[in-house]
Amino acid sequence: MEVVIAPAEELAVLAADAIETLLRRDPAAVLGLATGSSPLKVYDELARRHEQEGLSFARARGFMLDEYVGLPADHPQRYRNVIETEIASRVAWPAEQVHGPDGLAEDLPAACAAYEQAITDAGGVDLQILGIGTDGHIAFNEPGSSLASRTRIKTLTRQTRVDNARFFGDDVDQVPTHCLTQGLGTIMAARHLVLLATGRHKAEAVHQLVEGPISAMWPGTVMQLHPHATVLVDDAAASRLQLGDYYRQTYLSKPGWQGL
Ligand SMILES: N[C@@H]1[C@@H](O)[C@H](O)[C@@H](COP(=O)(O)O)O[C@@H]1O
Repeated sequence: MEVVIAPAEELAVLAADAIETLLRRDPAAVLGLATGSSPLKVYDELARRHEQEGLSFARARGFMLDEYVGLPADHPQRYRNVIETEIASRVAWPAEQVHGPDGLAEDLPAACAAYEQAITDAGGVDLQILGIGTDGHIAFNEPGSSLASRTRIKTLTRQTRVDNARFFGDDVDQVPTHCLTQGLGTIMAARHLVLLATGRHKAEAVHQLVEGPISAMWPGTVMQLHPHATVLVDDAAASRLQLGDYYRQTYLSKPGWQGL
């Protein structure tokens, strides 16, 4: 696991560099897309590169991590719409190449199975962008999630609903109670995991993720088992890392050509 501690703007550039390198090598690469505030600066940077430097998403494929159950198709907080607004529409990404679990399906388990199949049929995810919840969840895999789980329906914790109430007019009752989410096993099958976290409120989750024992109680810790996982954090999110100085030193002495 590589840990990079840097200002948020620099982290966004690093993540965008990794995505750009991938897309230049394989224009039809498969990207895993996260919602939440953590990846927004990365999406801004990708939109800038699309506009100013011709970075193309015309052949790229995208798979979202998760989706709320039951939000109306036109709800602005439906993750499919968030991804459309924050990244897809800004880089002229053809809508039929961006996929998400169907939180409005009548048969939700069948929709989850179909989603897993679609990821497999696409050849798997090349690079998965991730954020982390204050309770350590990745995607919507709440504490207690099976470390081998696949896409399925989950119940959101009270903490996650409180955290996400800011997107619903600060009214926690408006936040859906259920979601569909890629499982931890699904996420672990991606070839490169790139997690972003900023702010002191993420410090404990980041400490557990990087340095804690692997446990379903901190679902992100499963990433310690991934052969290519990158954790991009700012000073505040890194403030509880026991080996912070070592990660800083390691990154400073890393050759520039190496990339993430
Ligand atoms: N389902 C999303 C996650 O994919 C996200 O990583 C996390 C952190 O969100 P934020 O980046 O806004 O802190 O919580 C949300 O509930």
